[in-house]
Amino acid sequence: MPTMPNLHKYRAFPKIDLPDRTWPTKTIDKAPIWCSVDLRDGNQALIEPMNRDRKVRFFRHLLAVGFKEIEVGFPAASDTDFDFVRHIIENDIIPDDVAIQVLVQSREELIRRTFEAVKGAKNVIIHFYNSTSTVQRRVVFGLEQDGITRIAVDAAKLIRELIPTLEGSNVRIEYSPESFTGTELPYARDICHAVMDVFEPTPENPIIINLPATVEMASPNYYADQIEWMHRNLRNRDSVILSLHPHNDRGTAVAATELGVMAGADRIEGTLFGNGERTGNVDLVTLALNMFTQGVDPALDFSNITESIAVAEYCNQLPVHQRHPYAGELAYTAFSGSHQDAIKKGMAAVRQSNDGLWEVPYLPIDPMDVGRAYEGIIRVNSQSGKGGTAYIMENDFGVELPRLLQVEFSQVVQKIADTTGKEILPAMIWQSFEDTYLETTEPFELVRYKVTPGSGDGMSAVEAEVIRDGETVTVAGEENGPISAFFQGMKDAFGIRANLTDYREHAIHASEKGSRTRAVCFIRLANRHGEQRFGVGIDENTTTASLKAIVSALNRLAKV
Ligand SMILES: CC(=O)SCCNC(=O)CCNC(=O)[C@H](O)C(C)(C)COP(=O)(O)OP(=O)(O)OC[C@H]1O[C@@H](n2cnc3c(N)ncnc32)[C@H](O)[C@@H]1OP(=O)(O)O
Ligand SMILES: CC(C)C(=O)C(=O)O
Repeated sequence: MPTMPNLHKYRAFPKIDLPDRTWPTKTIDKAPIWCSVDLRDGNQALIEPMNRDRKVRFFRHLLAVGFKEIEVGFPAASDTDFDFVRHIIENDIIPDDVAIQVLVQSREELIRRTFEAVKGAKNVIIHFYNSTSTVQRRVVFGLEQDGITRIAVDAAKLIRELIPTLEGSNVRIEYSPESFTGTELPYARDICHAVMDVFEPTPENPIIINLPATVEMASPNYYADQIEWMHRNLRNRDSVILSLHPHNDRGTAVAATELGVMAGADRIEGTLFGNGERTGNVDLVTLALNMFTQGVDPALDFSNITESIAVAEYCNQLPVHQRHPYAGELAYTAFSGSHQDAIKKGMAAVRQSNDGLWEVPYLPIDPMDVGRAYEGIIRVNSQSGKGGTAYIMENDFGVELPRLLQVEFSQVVQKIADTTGKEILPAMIWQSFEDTYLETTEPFELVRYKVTPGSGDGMSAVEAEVIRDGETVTVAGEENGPISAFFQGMKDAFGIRANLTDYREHAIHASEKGSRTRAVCFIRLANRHGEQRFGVGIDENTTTASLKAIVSALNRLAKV
């Protein structure tokens, strides 16, 4: 049996002893405190880190979306980061109700430089960190727990000493035991306590304790257990804002974060669309819109998702995937027949319902709520069915195909899709509708007609000029309406034996592009063998549309 090589190199993540865990029964009913780390963790993972202009553009967008805490960089890392922080402070770009956050390692010279960078900021969060995991202690720092704790405490003391240099600023502190998910829980708690001892946080002046899944190492329930354990075991819990900073190495950062919030976290750090180290930080757009789908106000505004994508793609120079939750170009698109059918019916039901609830199969939210149009919800290829083609005919061209015509026409479209193997764009669908139904001239072509009152009461007489196989023939009939009069005339003139089995018409309303209101008429005829075909006519004049539909149906029947 085939299997992966080198299985022996890996082992299961150790179980967490928390039998009375409470998070599984919790729900998220309010937004957490959000902190965007796009300009720091996102930025440090880019092929080309953002220049100042890109950072400013991103910063302004984060403000527009509603972030009140934004990690703006690692000012001690580079002049670009330092200058950007100075730029937004000196040019008054930071609103008074927004805190900028800056990251720094627990190293003296870097901390001093960081304090230089944030001078003059109204609200600032100094975020310092050091690695605490067993592996990093061993292979990176070569230190026991005491030594690692000393790094954190020394940094904390220096920061505390430097806070008065930021006179006039509202300074808050964040500490991250980096690589928390690989750290023994009692030690993670102890190092946080050691840092808290330095700052003496209070409920009025709480410290942010940020518990990163620097690398996502296990399934989301493990992270939730770790967070709940810390939530319960950190002392002075009311003086701590418990923050999450999940990465997405296993592809489950969103789930881990949601469970982490249920486990007691107050705050989330992440990025738009999940840019960040390796497989990314947790995606704040998905988290926020997940809340939105549950009727919970996410306290972030992604009602113009296209703008958020444009900014993220421009600044990160990375694309947002077409299948990205809520945002991807294909996030609201169905190609497959049964999905299209259900969406079409669901959309009609929502239009008719008064309760205002969004209940459309396969569409978790109304695309309009994130500023997307209904265009493109349904796209047609060989996986599609009649519902998809009918939806496009109705939504793009205003033509509501009768059900049996949907079946008939979808076979035409299916054939093209199978032959080309490609998507059939709305313009191609319309072209094939025209070719199949509207522009049929063989064997019959209607040249002109005249309707006059018939000899009897309520009777109409029609005289029409029809070309059949290149020869012009005059057709005349008298019946109780012009349509049946013309049909009778055709039958008499050409010896046709056929019955009309369906007739319907509706208006195609004037489009914004300036076309006039027209009528579309659908006529279904059966020949003497019971074979049936639709014909379609479109014209500004209802009678003309109907006569064209008869000719169209006869032409199609002639080819059976
Ligand atoms: C999980 C995260 O995302 S954490 C954030 C990571 N982000 C970044 O690193 C981006 C910005 N960083 C940088 O530009 C650079 O790393 C700088 C400017 C901060 C530092 O650069 P350098 O001084 O050249 O060193 P480098 O980053 O290689 O640091 C490694 C040294 O710092 C130590 N170190 C690393 N992290 C920390 C920390 N948080 N606290 C204290 N010491 C640390 C290492 O043990 C190592 O020490 P050694 O030289 O004695 O072996
Ligand atoms: C500095 C910390 C919060 C970090 O970026 C991480 O652990 O991923």
